[in-house]
Amino acid sequence: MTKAMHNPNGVERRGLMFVLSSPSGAGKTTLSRMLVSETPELEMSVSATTRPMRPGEIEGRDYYFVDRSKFDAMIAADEFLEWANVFDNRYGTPRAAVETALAAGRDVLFDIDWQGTQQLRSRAPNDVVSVFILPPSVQALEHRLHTRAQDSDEVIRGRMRKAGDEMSRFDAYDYIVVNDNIGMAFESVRAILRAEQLKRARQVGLDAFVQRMRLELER
Ligand SMILES: Nc1nc2c(ncn2[C@@H]2O[C@H](COP(=O)(O)OP(=O)(O)O)[C@@H](O)[C@H]2O)c(=O)[nH]1
Ligand SMILES: Nc1ncnc2c1ncn2[C@@H]1O[C@H](COP(=O)(O)OP(=O)(O)O)[C@@H](O)[C@H]1O
Repeated sequence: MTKAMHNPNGVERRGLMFVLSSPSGAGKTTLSRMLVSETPELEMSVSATTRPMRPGEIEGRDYYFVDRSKFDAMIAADEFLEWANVFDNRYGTPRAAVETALAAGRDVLFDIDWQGTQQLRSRAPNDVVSVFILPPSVQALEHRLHTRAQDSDEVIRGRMRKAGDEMSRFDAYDYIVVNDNIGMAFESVRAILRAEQLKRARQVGLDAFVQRMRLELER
């Protein structure tokens, strides 16, 4: 699915699909923004959703906000790479932007739930790297949902009720990061991305790279 890109070290490699999931409020949006701003070759996949826009959210940056009939038309037109029902709303990853980014040799970051992660993994098992973010405690999770101050008390209660079920999905992920101190959590996520970029199987240009040096040595 992915084409090769050049690493700064000159070796071509395949782009990867980097997935961050967590129960609502554990910090995946914060970590995603930090990662994208510090990683030039990483592009965020912007999902479509039927949920209402929160204060401070921007159309096309945070989500494409669509109504249910538009969303269902996109499903019918096979415009989603994956989609799922989450908290009584629909969320989906538009296919075109992801395919364009990967074809241009960039890595793509996904903030999607466990159902979407499963769908991506079954489509591209070798290209998906998944990270699950856990909160340090239930108390911290609730506090974060309140301090974000973007959802009603009723919505927050609903998300807390579902947090246990969401958390139990950790065992389908490659890596688990507990987001207690944000700086440390960010360093962990960044280290995972870097290590995965350097996996031998992704560095498809290694043979050519080493061959060039061998020829030079033989001259
Ligand atoms: N499967 C899938 N899940 C998504 C997508 N976009 C967002 N989600 C998930 O939907 C859930 C709710 O997201 P959101 O309403 O932004 O709430 P938040 O998690 O509190 O920021 C989160 O678990 C997201 O990871 C998508 O395109 N596909
Ligand atoms: N390590 C952390 N310590 C304290 N607050 C945090 C931490 N990580 C995130 N937050 C805050 O918690 C709230 C929820 O984080 P957010 O990234 O929106 O979570 P999610 O996208 O997983 O729902 C936000 O107000 C964010 O600033």
